Amino acid sequence: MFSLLVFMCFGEKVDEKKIREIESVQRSFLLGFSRFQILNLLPRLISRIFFTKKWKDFYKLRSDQGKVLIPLIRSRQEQVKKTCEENQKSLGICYVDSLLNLELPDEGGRRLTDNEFVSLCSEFLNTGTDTTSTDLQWIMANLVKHQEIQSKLYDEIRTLDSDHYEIQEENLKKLPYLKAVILEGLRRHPPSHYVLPHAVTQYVTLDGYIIPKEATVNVMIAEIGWDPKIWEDPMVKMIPFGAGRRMCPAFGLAMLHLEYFVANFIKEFKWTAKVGDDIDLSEKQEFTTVMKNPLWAHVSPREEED
Ligand code: HEM
Repeated sequence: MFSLLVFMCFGEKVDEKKIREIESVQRSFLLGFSRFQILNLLPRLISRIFFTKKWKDFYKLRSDQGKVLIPLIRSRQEQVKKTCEENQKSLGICYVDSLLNLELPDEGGRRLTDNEFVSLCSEFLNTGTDTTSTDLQWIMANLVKHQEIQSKLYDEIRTLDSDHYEIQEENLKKLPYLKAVILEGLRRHPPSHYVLPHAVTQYVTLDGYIIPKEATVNVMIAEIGWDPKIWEDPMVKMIPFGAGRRMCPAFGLAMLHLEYFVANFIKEFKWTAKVGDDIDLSEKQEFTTVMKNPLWAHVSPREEED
């Protein structure tokens, strides 16, 4: 999943060593997330006096990130410059291309700085990897645990009339049961149990509760999805990607990735539990809500059983 996101970000298929390097700086940044949050609490000048060591570590991490990400951004920039217009189609479009073309209208049309590039690419890689891979694991774990659902899904996949070795994007929309499986996975195990903290812009009264202006509100998406009392309209109550203006901008991409991987995993292999393993669905809080005991499955090619 991470390699795919790196490709989508920089438009380049980088080797395994480079992937590990990018992954390592990104992971350090992600793991430091809660440690550095405190740096936002006080005005910068005061915070620097109280948290000198934390600031030093933070800048070291940012500099390590820059050393790894900036050369990839520059390399893409050079590649686009060198490629004449008619050949640019073959290059495809990556996330960095859209950032390179960006002009900020409120700031005199200026371009992004290196620092901003690093932040945005870092956000793309981190928000896009753990979320989707966490849910992929939860969905596969449920398919291992509930063999009858896996069989029904495989039966649906077999109705596809296609010569392609793998299930292609255009065929995914012909699989409504697959979509239902993915949505149910997201309802039961949203990678984040809350949306990002939001602030109330004006005083409101909601369900008898007064919410003052600028109060921070955390919407509990997991609890909402699990509550049968508010499930008159499931499609409205299920919001694993948040809702409204700040909802996940990659909702369509994440659904595509989940549908694509689950469909192809199930088409090619039968997934069963290891002997004696009941598949534990307990949760553990990391950057996302992950499986406390990660999935270990026995995977066998479908041809063997057909
Ligand atoms: C199963 C996969 C995913 C889930 C469940 C998910 C869920 C969410 C949620 C709940 C939010 C907060 C929305 C809010 O505060 O109202 C969010 C924000 C965001 N997501 Fe995702 N996400 C997923 C995949 C991705 C991917 C693949 C990317 C990028 C490639 C991505 C990029 C972002 C970004 C940049 C934001 C912040 C948006 C903003 O602040 O306006 N997400 N996501």
